[in-house]
Amino acid sequence: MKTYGEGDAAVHALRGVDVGFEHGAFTAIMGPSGSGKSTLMHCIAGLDTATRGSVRLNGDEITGMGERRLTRLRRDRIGFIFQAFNLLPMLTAEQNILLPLEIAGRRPDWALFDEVVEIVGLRDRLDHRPSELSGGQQQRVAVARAFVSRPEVVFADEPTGNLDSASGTAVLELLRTSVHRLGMTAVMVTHDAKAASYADRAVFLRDGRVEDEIDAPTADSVLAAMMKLEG
Ligand SMILES: Nc1ncnc2c1ncn2[C@@H]1O[C@H](COP(=O)(O)OP(=O)(O)OP(=O)(O)O)[C@@H](O)[C@H]1O
Repeated sequence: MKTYGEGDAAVHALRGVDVGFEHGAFTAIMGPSGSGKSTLMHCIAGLDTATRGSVRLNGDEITGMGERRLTRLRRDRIGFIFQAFNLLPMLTAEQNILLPLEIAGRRPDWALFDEVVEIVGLRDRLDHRPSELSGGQQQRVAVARAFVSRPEVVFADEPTGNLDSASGTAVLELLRTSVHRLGMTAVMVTHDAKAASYADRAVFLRDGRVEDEIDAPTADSVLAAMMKLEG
C-alpha cells in the first residue's frame, strides 16, 4: 500500500497490491496513466518506501530499510534502465557500462561483459561517447550497464519512451534476449501494448490495484486487456 499525502489530500496510489516477479522472467507492468505503475516500480526497486505492507527481494524484506541500506541494495543488487538513458557524457560507452561496478568496487566479470556487449551489438562502439551515439545505441549502452553486474533484477521504466519505433523494437528484443540468455530477471513499466508483447507476462494495474495479468502477451491480447480495463 502506498499513500501520498494525508487526510483529505491523501492519494492512494497503491491499494493492496500482491504481486510477485518470477526469477528468469521478463514482466511488463501496464495500466492507464495514474494507475500506479511508477509508484509500484519505485516501491519494489527501493527508490521509494511503501506506506504499509512488505516488499521482498529474494526473501529479504526491504520495507523499513534506511536510506543507506537502500542505496547499497540498489547499487549491489538492482539494475536500472530509464527512459532518458542517463549516461555520463564524458565517459565512453565501455566506461559507462562498467561505471556501476566501479562505484561498487567490484571487478567486472569479463566473460559476462563480452556476452552482454555482443547481445547489445556495441562491440565497435565501445570507445564512443554518448554524443557520438544514436538514441537507440545509447539505450543499448544503458541495457548493457544494467545487466553487466548480474543484478538480481533489472527495472526498466518506459525504456523505449524516447526512441523511434525501430530503435525501440531493437531495445525490447535485446532486453528479452538478455533476460533469457543470461538467465536474469527484468520488470518493465510501459504503457505501450507492443512493448509489453516482448515480455513473458504482463500485469495490469488500475486505480492502484492489480486487475488482470496475461502470460505470453501479444500486442492484441494486451490491447484487449487495456480496453477492458479502461471500458
Ligand atoms: N509524489 C507524489 N505525490 C502525490 N501524489 C503522487 C505522487 N506520485 C504519484 N502520485 C499519484 O499517485 C497515483 C499513481 O501515480 P503513478 O505515477 O504511479 O501512475 P503511473 O501509472 O505510473 O502513471 P503514468 O503512466 O502517467 O506515468 C496518481 O494519482 C498520481 O497523481
